[in-house]
Amino acid sequence: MSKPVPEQHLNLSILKGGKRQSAEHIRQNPVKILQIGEGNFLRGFFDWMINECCKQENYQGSIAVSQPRPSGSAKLAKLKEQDGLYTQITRGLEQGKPVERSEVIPVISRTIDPYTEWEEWLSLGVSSELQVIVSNTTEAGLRYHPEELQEGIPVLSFPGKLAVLLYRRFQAVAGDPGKGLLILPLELLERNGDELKRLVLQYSRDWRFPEDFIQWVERHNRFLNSLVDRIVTGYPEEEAEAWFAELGYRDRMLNAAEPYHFWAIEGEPELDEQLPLRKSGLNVHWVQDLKPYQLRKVRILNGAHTLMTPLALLHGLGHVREVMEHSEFRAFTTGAVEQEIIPVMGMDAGELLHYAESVYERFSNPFIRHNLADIAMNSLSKFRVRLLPSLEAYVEQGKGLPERLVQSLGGLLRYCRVRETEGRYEGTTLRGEPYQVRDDPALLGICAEAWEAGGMEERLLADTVDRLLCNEDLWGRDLTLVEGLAGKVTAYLEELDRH
Ligand SMILES: NC(=O)c1ccc[n+]([C@@H]2O[C@H](COP(=O)([O-])OP(=O)(O)OC[C@H]3O[C@@H](n4cnc5c(N)ncnc54)[C@H](O)[C@@H]3O)[C@@H](O)[C@H]2O)c1
Ligand SMILES: O=P(O)(O)OC[C@@H](O)[C@@H](O)[C@H](O)[C@H](O)CO
Repeated sequence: MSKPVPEQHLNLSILKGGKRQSAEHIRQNPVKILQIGEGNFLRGFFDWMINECCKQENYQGSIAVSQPRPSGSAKLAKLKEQDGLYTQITRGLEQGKPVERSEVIPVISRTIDPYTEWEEWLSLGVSSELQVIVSNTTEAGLRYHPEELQEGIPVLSFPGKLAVLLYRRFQAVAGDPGKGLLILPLELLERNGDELKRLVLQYSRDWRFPEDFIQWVERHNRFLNSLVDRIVTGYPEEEAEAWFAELGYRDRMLNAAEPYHFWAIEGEPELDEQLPLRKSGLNVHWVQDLKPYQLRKVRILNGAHTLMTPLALLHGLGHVREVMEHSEFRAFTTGAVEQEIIPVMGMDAGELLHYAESVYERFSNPFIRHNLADIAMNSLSKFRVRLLPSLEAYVEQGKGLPERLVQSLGGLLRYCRVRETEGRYEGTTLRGEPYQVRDDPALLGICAEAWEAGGMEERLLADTVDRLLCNEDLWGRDLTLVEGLAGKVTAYLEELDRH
């Protein structure tokens, strides 16, 4: 007989015995880390790691979490209701053997909304216990949006908020060189640390913060570049009730991830003292040059995701494992990786192939459901960063046009055959089922306009493809200049809709 689904929600009071004691013990640690981002990834990766350090008594600190934009307040409120607790499920294959673990993560001792508690948020930055700032605000969060600084009014952007917080700290410590912070942005962006620092300095100059503050930021705060890797699929919608029955409580912040985790950070092993991640047995590496790790992951793992997603969704598939279990889609994905992506990367092909095989295994993880609809978010900019460089390198190396990458570009254009209604952009699958496309509205507007101009008609398809491929806002260059590309994409699109 299946277990009844409980009514009670996770919070400190429902934990019993040793679990309660250990959670209280960790939550009482001083706040040494300020986390900007309440998303699934940070909770399934960084917070889980800090918990590993705390459990092994290697770390005596806790985390204050705040959301990077006003719309994140609902999730933050849920965390607060649960005393910062949530359950992390880890499921997948470890050395070929299935593992499934769940544990309550108690490292978040405080939640703080910068949009309603601006002064309290800033005062966290002044705390002498604070050592680290960590963030993941997606690529969209690490951008410059000029704004005015007004006394008592919260700053909207994350880098802008950080600039004000650092300025407060600088004033409070009177520029003490020893009181700088370790700043670790985890956004999937090349040289993320350098980029965040650049943005903080840009806001500081806009707001005319003094030069000695700028020097203090430059010299005495460390913005580290790093690359993260773990598939965190978030709240397991379809299995949540079964999990609640198993756990004996309901958890609005339930989070699922694979066992695999990898973090390469550009920095020196001495930083272990502030973040004892390696000492706690985590797969974390201090490296001198991040580039090879970045290239390997973004081109192969993220590239494969971006490659398969629009086409698989158009064909009615729902998640990554389904793609890997579909013989044609699997062959399409592995063929693209092995014949069109790896050969043009200019790195050890054997090592890359080994990595690719581990990625296929992770994609086939029988225990997790990685929704293609989630991966599809911002597909246009992802294609530009994750796949276009492979396509261009293939052409530049005189190999002709890479068949599968071209098809995936065609699939993306077809996926973005959208119409706008009340700010929502909708497309239809090959079977005519509607779906919503979540991407930069400016880019989707370009797509909608181009398809609209062609009247969505097949005879005007070549013009539509030209109009889309020549748009530099979409691709950063005019892709109609790549010989034969527009023709091949058009032919593929005709074939796609015919079948
Ligand atoms: N989930 C994964 O498997 C995984 C793995 C590695 C890296 N990542 C990276 O982490 C990012 C977040 O993934 P997630 O799974 O936590 O997603 P999520 O939707 O759970 O969280 C997204 C976070 O980013 C914030 N955010 C979104 N748009 C923003 C904007 N315009 N400005 C400021 N903040 C914004 C949200 O408030 C939230 O805190 C992804 O973009 C990806 O690059 C994710
Ligand atoms: O998270 P995104 O939306 O940038 O990209 C989707 C996936 O490719 C990504 O989440 C991977 O699963 C992750 O990067 C693995 O470490």
